[in-house]
Amino acid sequence: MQVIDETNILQFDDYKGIALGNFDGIHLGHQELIKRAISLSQSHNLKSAVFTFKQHTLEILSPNQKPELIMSQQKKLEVLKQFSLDYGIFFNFSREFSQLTPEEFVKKVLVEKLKAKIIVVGYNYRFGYKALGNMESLQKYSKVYYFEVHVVPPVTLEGVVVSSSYIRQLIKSGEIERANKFLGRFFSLEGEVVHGREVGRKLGFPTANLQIKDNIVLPKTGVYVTRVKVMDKLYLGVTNIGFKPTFEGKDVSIESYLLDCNENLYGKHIEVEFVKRIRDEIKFDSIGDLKKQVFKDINYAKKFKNILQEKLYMIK
Ligand SMILES: Cc1cc2nc3c(=O)[nH]c(=O)nc-3n(C[C@H](O)[C@H](O)[C@H](O)COP(=O)(O)O)c2cc1C
Ligand SMILES: Nc1ncnc2c1ncn2[C@@H]1O[C@H](COP(=O)(O)OP(=O)(O)OP(=O)(O)O)[C@@H](O)[C@H]1O
Repeated sequence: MQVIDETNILQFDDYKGIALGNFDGIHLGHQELIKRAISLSQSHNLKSAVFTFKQHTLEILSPNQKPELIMSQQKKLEVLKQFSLDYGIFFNFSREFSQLTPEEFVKKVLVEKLKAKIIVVGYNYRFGYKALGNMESLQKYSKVYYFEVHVVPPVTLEGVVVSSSYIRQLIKSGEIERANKFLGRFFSLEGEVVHGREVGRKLGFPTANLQIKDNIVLPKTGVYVTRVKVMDKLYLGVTNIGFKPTFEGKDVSIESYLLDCNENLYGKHIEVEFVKRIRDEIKFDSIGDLKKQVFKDINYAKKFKNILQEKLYMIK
């Protein structure tokens, strides 16, 4: 997949079949749209593409209610690369861009800049100034500017329409297994390992403290079974997200104990994939009790050894 933006778009002037959207999470609904764009493009001899923005549209339109995201831009790119797309198109969504009327967006961006011959969107896609464009207007412009529109009906799972907002709620409420099911992948947080108080080491379970740069939604506080990626290695982990009430902590920390790991992780980039929520955080009366419980958590996590082999990609 080649990455296109405003700076190099002129180099890619072939006709394209393009899926449109924010694609936060690249969940099962998004995956359906992407696969559809690929198969339609192949059968029409077009290049296949996904068009999205570098920022979530709400970050610019209403910064006060900008959503915490399911994935960083970097992760989105990594997941998109798993598909056999020809292009990933990432434009800047500015205030100026948001002023484009639906027809201007179709004409200037989709048709003239991107050379769209097929557009694939979901059942609820809206676009252009104040989101005034919808399926009907897109169909109308397709006749004026000579392209085809394909609308993907709602993808549902267990009777619920898959959506980024629903998945964010699941993550926030700790329903991580359900979130993963709707994503078709493990939800993950990534960042650099930074120094903590180094108390864990003395207790017998050194922990990697994760520092996150992006505005990603955090799972409900508590203890989780995780799978931790360090470069190309995978470890089973137990991760605590929370305030460490036993120590009256004031800030949220995300710390993982990695089973069977002797690496020095400080300064390394790790990805923590959330597999299952084990329990709430507890304020223990003694450090001994905390230690006992953490070793129980570690033993519990051992049951999940098989996830080290699992890919959990429903893509392709
Ligand atoms: C699997 C796991 C479970 C934890 N559960 C709790 C808990 O229930 N209550 C609590 O106060 N702290 C909990 N912690 C946080 C520990 O108190 C913390 O890791 C330890 O104090 C080391 O902190 P440090 O990294 O700041 O040195 C947990 C940590 C891990 C890794
Ligand atoms: N469940 C779904 N079935 C079919 N198409 C979908 C589904 N979810 C999203 N889409 C489509 O995918 C594209 C990207 O949509 P968008 O990123 O806004 O996703 P969303 O999950 O609906 O987000 P949100 O929950 O924040 O509204 C749009 O064309 C949208 O219509």
